[in-house]
Amino acid sequence: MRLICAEGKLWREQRRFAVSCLKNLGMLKFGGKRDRLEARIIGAVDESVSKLSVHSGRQGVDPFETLHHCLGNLMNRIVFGKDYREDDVVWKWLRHLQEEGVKHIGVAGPLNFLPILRLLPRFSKVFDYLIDGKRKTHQVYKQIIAEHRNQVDNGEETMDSVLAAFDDEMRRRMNSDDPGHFTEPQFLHFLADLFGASTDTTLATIRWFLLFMVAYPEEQLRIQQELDAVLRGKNVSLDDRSALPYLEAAIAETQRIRSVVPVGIPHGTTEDTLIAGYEVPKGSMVVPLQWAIHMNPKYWQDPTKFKPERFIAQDGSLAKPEAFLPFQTGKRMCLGEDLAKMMLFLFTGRILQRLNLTSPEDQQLDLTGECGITMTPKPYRLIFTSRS
Ligand code: HEM
Repeated sequence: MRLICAEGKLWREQRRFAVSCLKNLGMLKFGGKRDRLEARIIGAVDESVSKLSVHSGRQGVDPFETLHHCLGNLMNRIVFGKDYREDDVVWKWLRHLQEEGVKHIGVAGPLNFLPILRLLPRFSKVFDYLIDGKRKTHQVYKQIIAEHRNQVDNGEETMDSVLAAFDDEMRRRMNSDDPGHFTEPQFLHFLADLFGASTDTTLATIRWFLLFMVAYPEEQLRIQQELDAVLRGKNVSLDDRSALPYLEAAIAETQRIRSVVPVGIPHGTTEDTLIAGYEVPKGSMVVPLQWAIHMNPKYWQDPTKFKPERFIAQDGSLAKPEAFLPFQTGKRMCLGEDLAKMMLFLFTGRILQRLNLTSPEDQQLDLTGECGITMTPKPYRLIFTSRS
């Protein structure tokens, strides 16, 4: 079951379906659907900005909770067709579970190589926690699906979402001679994979971006100057992407210097092959080390320095170096790349357009991360001051 861990026919069918769902929901370059998705994202960004701008005190605030709620709720709308109040008990619990789950999956990583480790208490405890979390999350999803079906049966209006599309496809397939893998258990895994893969990665990238903006205030200023000169007071929108190459370059540089999926997702070889002179037999597990590529001095001069300039081509446009692979490459590469880029651009652009970011005086900035399945910044506080 699932999508991220699936193979063969199941994976091909479910991946194709996921991509078509996201396109239908607006993951496109232009058009009315794209505009509707943009409006959804802007709703979440504006909520974040207004919540963050309240925090201009000398102590500052960790933007994590606000961003987790706003971005998570945006993905709730896209994936489940539902949103929650920030203090909703179920939503608070789901957020907590995700935060802990992401750390624990990192601890459980060595089990991929040595399954016997699951017998050790440290690993068996984590394993049980993950299984229990999955079971409880699926209970919540079942309830959301039931609510959706009730609304449909009562002729009530529902939000466009991945959940609604999967449910429709399931009904359609049930009456055809090709049911495929559109089953109730796959439904739950599919929703979990899309929500999980999208929220944690995008949230971690935005948190790294804000932290680097404070660590490199001259870069923050340069982006704001670009925003002011190009937009002249108009709010950032997706149509401005090509006119704001420095903002795009700073996002790319954040994704390079802090790969949020530093160890990549393990893959398997489908035939015997030779990599850099090493014979790798068919059926081996291959782990693509993104961190090693993004920090390799062969491809990047001064790799430990935050330099958005390296993504600016000679003609001033955004450069696309070959060794830049935050979404990986090939058949299994991230299927949500375009949606992620829309969210990253609108969140970072609108936050910097409206707010100045500084660090409280008593805080020593720490740019090292914590590694679970994703690499996230350690907790930090920022002071957000309105620019108007
Ligand atoms: C900054 C944000 C994101 C980053 C850095 C990121 C990165 C990645 C990476 C490195 C992979 C593994 C690719 C491979 O194994 O070759 C992946 C897979 C995946 N991503 Fe993303 N991702 C992001 C956002 C999203 C979003 C917004 C969605 C969906 C809405 C998404 C859905 C997926 C799915 C479903 C897969 C599995 C694809 C497959 O196995 O065929 N991701 N992502």
